[in-house]
Amino acid sequence: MLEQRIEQHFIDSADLKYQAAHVLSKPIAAAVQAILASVTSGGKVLACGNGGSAADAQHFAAEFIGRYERERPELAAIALTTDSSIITAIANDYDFNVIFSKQVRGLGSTGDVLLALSTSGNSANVLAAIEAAHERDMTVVALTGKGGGKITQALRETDVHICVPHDRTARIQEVHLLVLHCICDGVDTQLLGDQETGT
Ligand SMILES: O=C(CO)[C@@H](O)[C@H](O)[C@H](O)[C@H](O)COP(=O)(O)O
Ligand SMILES: [Zn+2]
Repeated sequence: MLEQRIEQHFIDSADLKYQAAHVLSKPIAAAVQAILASVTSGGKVLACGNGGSAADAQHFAAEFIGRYERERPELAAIALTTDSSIITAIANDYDFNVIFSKQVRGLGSTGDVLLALSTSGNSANVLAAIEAAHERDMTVVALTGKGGGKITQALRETDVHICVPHDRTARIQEVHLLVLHCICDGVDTQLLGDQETGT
C-alpha cells in the first residue's frame, strides 16, 4: 500500500512535468532572457520565498554564484532567505511581511531581477518584495502555482510569470525546481554555446 502510494507520487509528478513543459517553455525562455540581460550588464538576481521556496531561492543562488553544470564566470545572485540576523531583526522590529521587501530596498537597483517564488502566489512577504522591486525599477520573475494568486495582479507587463498549472504545493515545488534548472541551463547556453555536458 505504502509502495503504491510512493509510486503514485512519481507518476503524478512526471505527469505534471509532461503537461507543464509546453505551457511553461515560453515564459521560462522569457525569464532566461530577462535574467541574462540583467547579469550581463552589471545587474543581479535577488531571490526570495518561504519554506520549500526559501530552499529553492538558495539552490538557485548557489548555482548562479558557484556553477550549474559547466564552468563559467560567477553570476550575481543573492538569496534573501539566509541572513538570520537581518531576518530576525526585521521580523522582530517591523513585521514578518517585510523581511524581503526591506532587503530589496536595501540591495536592489534598477536593472536587477527579483526572483519571487510562491506556490500559492499569496505570501504577503513575497508580494511586498514585488512591490519594492517595482519601486526600484527591477524586473520580476515570479514562479507560482494555483492560478498565480494575488501575484498575478501584482505583476507588470514587463515581468515574467511562470505559473505551474496545478493546485498541490508539493507538485508545484517539484516543477519550480525544474524551472530553476532550465533557467540555469538557458543562461549557460546563451553564454557558452550549446554544448553537451556529462556532469
Ligand atoms: O515545502 C513546503 C510544502 O511542501 C512548505 O514548507 C511550504 O513551502 C510553506 O508552507 C510555505 O510557507 C508556503 O508558501 P507559498 O508557497 O504559498 O508562498
Ligand atoms: Zn516541500
